[in-house]
Amino acid sequence: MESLASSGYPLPINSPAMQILAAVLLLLVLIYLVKFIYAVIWLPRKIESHFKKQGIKGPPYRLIYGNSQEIGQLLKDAASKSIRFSHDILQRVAPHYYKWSAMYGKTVLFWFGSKPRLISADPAMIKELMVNHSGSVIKDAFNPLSKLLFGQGLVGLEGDKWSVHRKISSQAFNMERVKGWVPEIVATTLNELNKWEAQRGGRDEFEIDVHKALQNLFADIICKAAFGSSFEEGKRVYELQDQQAVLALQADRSIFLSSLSSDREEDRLSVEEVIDECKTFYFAGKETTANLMSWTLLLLAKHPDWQNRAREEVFRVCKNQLPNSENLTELKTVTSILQETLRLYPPVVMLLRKTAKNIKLGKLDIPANIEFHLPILAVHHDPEIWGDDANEFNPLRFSERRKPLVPYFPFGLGPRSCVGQNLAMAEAKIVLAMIVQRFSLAISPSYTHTPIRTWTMEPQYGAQIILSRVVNSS
Ligand code: HEM
Repeated sequence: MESLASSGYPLPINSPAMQILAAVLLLLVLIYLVKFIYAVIWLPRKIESHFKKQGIKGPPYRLIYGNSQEIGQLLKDAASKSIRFSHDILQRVAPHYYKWSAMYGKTVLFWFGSKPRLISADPAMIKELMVNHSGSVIKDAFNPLSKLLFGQGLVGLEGDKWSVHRKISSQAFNMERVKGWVPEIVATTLNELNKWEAQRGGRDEFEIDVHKALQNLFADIICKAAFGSSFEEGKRVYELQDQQAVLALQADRSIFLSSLSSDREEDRLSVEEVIDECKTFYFAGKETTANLMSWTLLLLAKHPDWQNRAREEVFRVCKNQLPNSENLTELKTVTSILQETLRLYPPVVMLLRKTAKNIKLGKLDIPANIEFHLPILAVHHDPEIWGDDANEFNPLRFSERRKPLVPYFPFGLGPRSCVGQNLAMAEAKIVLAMIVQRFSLAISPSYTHTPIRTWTMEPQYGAQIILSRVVNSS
């Protein structure tokens, strides 16, 4: 005989089948509820108390949102105001850390949703985390958006794959190779400065937003080095998926790409891997270096005494000629100026790490899955490390050989430190030398001091500088 259910009639509410269904549903809801309470209430309380016992405190955990709403509000408020042009910028760039470190100390526990984060400007803790080779501290899983921008290159790789890519990339960026790129860097910079000269159009002085102009210049330089092509051509390597392989193969003439290939089978990257590394170098290399140069020009415009010292050195070392690779080590004042700029305005403001297992850090017990935020900016501005004049621009700090520069790490520390550091410093020295050789710099009245952290730290509304032509009387 046909059952009620199969005949299309609903089951009676008290039938055994309906009762089983209701019981299963109730069980599922209960399991979900228990999991929710465990993850959102019990675990955060347990972690909070675990750290409190070890002397680490922070803003109280708020259900579901953690402290993300407060961070959002603090960042929004900070970004809405400009500040006077001093170098005391922590409050604007990392207002949450500025507020909490004053209340809870150098290491603070806070919550992103129900996920615990430790933010620490303690140099000893940072050093231990960054030089940890045991695999118990990792870079956090790359978010999918970053993957699109960076590709699956060095920045986001872990384990054996990272080791192979790192070894090959380190060879590609060693100092001897970088010296070989100097003529290309000089030619690209000259091309850009000729555009500035054309913009001057015979006037004694003119205003330019150097921030915008430098983004294009450094994109061009990295494209020439990485793709062996111009900015416009190079952009297509990551824009046009279909043509990636073809363009990458065309780019075989690039000095950089040829150094990525190896005679040893195990050290060879596939075409796709080379493309990913090109994307990585493009994104990791252009904005960071362009921002370093924007801040350097702003600082020299603000500190004419240092601008004059830099210019005198450049004329002494390079005469009236274009810089060459031999000049790189001779430009000592220029180097100190760049180092001091990287201290006060590090393009990478914060590093991220995550514990993969329970670890011991000094005396602290740190559970697995704790994300660390390591604010380079806060360490670089700490008066306990740099003295009472920590917020002053003083390149003399770098003029003598210092003791181990652990509290100074604009390029990171340990095995994951910046692989493009030699290239970045060479580019910056050449571009700075060529600019001060031609132009004198002054801050424009339209400039507002608004450092902000996006991918990197940049001037929120540009870097408007008044340029006038330098005539070398020597
Ligand atoms: C002033 C310019 C630059 C600054 C301040 C800078 C800063 C940094 C920092 C702080 C890290 C470490 C990130 C971490 O530990 O999580 C890093 C890594 C990296 N940088 Fe740079 N960088 C600069 C220029 C460049 C250039 C020019 C390139 C390449 C052309 C480059 C490529 C990379 C790559 C591939 C990594 C990842 C290395 C790895 O994980 O093994 N950077 N950079």
